[in-house]
Formats: sequence, C-alpha cells, structure tokens
Amino acid sequence: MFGSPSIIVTTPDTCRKVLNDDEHFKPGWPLSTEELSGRNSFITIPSKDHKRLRKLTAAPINGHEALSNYIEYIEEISKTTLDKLSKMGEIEFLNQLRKLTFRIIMFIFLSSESESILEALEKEYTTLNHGLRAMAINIPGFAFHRALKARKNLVAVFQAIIDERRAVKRDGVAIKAKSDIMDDLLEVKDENGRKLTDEEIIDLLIMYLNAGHESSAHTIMWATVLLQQNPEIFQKANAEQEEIIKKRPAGQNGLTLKETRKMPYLSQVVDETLRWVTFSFVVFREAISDCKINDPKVWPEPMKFNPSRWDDLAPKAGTFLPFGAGSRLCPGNDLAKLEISIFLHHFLLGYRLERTNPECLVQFLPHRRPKDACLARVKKI
Ligand code: HEM
Repeated sequence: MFGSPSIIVTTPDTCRKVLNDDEHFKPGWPLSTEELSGRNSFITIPSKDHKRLRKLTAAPINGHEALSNYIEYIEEISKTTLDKLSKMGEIEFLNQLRKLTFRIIMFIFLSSESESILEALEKEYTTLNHGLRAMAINIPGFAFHRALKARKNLVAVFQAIIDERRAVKRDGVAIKAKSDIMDDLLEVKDENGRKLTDEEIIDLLIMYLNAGHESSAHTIMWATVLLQQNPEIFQKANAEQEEIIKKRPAGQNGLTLKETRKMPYLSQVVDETLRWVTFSFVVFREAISDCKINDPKVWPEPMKFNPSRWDDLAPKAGTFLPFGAGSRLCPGNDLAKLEISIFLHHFLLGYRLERTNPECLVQFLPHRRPKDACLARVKKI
C-alpha cells in the first residue's frame, strides 16, 4: 500500500453529513452518485456537475500564475509561524501546522476579508472539524451536534460575505484593492452562461477548507520529523537550501517559483514523505481487476525513509498516487508541494525540532500521526 492509495472500503457517512448540509444529505457513498443531489460538496456530486465545478475552481488554485500570486504570502506566513512557534515552548506541532495551512487556504479564497472575519471562520471550522468523524449523535453536548451547529454558523458567515460582495458590485461602490477566489466564484460562468448559486459557492468553500489543509499539515509535520530523525538526510537537504541562498541575486528578498523548482533533493524528500505517510490511504474507486498491495518489489524496504530511492526513479504508472489520479486528481497538488517546500526551506535554514516523546505511539486512523499530535519544541538556531 505504501505510495499507492488503492484500497476500496466503505466508510461511515458521518464525515459527509457534517461537511454537507445534513438536511439535504442522502446516504450512500460518493461514487453511487446518481441519486445524490448536486447541492452537496464536490466529492459527492454527479459527474457532470463535478466536471463543471472542478473546471471553474482548479485553475485559480494550481496554475503557474496562481502559484506566483500565493508564494509571497505562503513564505511570509511560514516564516512568521516558525518564529512564533520558537517562542512558544512546548506545542502540539501538528495542530500549529493545521493553523498555518488553514490560513493559507483562507488567504487563497478570502484574502480581502478582515482579520476578525477570518478568525470567526477559523473558530467555527475548528468546531466542525472536531465533529467530522465523531459518532453521529445529534444531541446537545456531543461533538457531532456541535459540528452541525458550527456548519450552520459557517454558512451564515459565508452568506454574509457573499451578500456584501454582491451589494458592492450591484451598487458600484468603491473598487476593492484586492481580489480573491471568492470574487472569481461570484462572477464565473460556465459554457452555458450559468453562474454559481450562493449554495454552490458555500459548499465549495467548505469542501476546499476541508480538503486543503489537513493533508498539507500532516505532510509538513512528518517531513520535519523525518528530516530531524535522519541527520544525514537533514544535512544534504540543508546544503541544497544554503546553495539557493548563496546563488540568489543581491537585492532579491524571498523565494521565487523558479528557485522552488531548483530543489531536486528537497523535492525527493517531499515525494518520499508523501510515499511514506500515504496520507490518503484510500480513494474510492471500483477495482476492475485484482491487484496486489504491499508488493515490496515496487518499494524495497517500504518503511525506510530514503529520499535517495528517487535518484533515478521514474515510478511505474499507478505505483505512486499520493494525490489520486484521473478526473479526480487532487487539484491542490502543486499548491501543496509549494507550501511544504517553502516551510521546509525555512525550517532547514533556521530551526530544529525537539520532540517531547520521540517514541510516542503512532495512530493510523483517520491519518498517520503521533498520538500526542507531535508534542515538541521548535528551536531557533
Ligand atoms: C499533501 C497534501 C495533499 C494530499 C496528500 C492530497 C491528496 C488528495 C487525494 C488522494 C485526493 C483524492 C483524489 C482521487 O480521488 O483520485 C484529493 C482530492 C482533493 N484535494 Fe487534495 N491533497 C492535498 C492537498 C490539497 C490542497 C492544498 C487542496 C486545495 C487547495 C486540495 C484539494 C482537493 C480537492 C478539492 C479534492 C477533490 C477533487 C475532486 O474530487 O475532483 N488538496 N486530494
């Protein structure tokens, strides 16, 4: 299974009920899509609606132009986060990284909103997230109940944002200095001239907030931990990053996209982390023929963290699918790699991680993570 999410399972509906609108939710797994109403999130909708929504949202997130717009923010918030963490003493490293990656997704969709609105969204989303996989008990006092309430509050905040932006456009009031994906979503039309409804926009936002931050946070945490556990690998990755700084033209502040593409070893570290972690260890597909999993011929010593295995490796089709494949390939794959690389660039150059319980047990559901959420200190060097 390492490096290849390929198991077909059935899973409780809880997560989907909370993420989507409970009242309109129809039970059943996403790929029996026909009976599902188009009002739910991306992943549960019929394929023609899926294609349409995907086309409208993927380009502003992942293309070269989009990434050039985000790189400065991602670098700034990564630097600030590392600096802040180094002053905090013992922290749950994973949870701090979740905050970081959540902020990045919010920046991309809602950068022109005020800090207080972003904080309100973060608060409601955190409650929603806590109840995502809780038992589906809709009674006050239970996480699931709180999550459903938080979803309603989130919808209300998003609706207020949409109403305000529509009013600004309608009344032709002052043109905002900044625009973000929310502005695009209000305007974008498909080939039949149809715009997105408010509900569609809100569902998309909730889905992106969910899909776009846990995965990157877990991957950043494991990459940092694995680098720190393997001094030789750390040293090699560090030397590459020092080189980038040395070669940088005088007067240039901060990373460019070009530089992030000239980090072959760090890119191997990231791929090896994605393989090792296998964050999405299932994706939902029907297997049309039998396939072998856990085949050590594909990944010799699969548990070993060894970025050098990628030196001359072009993985055989279907053996490395950290971002899925085909029409549902993760639309945030390049963005995720950019976030991870930028964080690691600054971590390698200026910080070290001291875990409180390096031998802490690891849990594998819903995702591979140390049970203590990686209790650690970030040290500035
Ligand atoms: C290390 C980070 C990430 C990993 C490992 C990851 C992995 C995946 C996987 C395995 C899928 C399912 C693909 C399939 O069914 O074939 C997926 C879907 C998705 N991901 Fe990611 N992802 C990451 C980061 C992101 C980010 C940063 C975003 C948003 C900006 C994002 C947005 C999405 C969306 C919207 C889908 C649903 C796509 C669809 O159904 O068409 N992901 N991701």
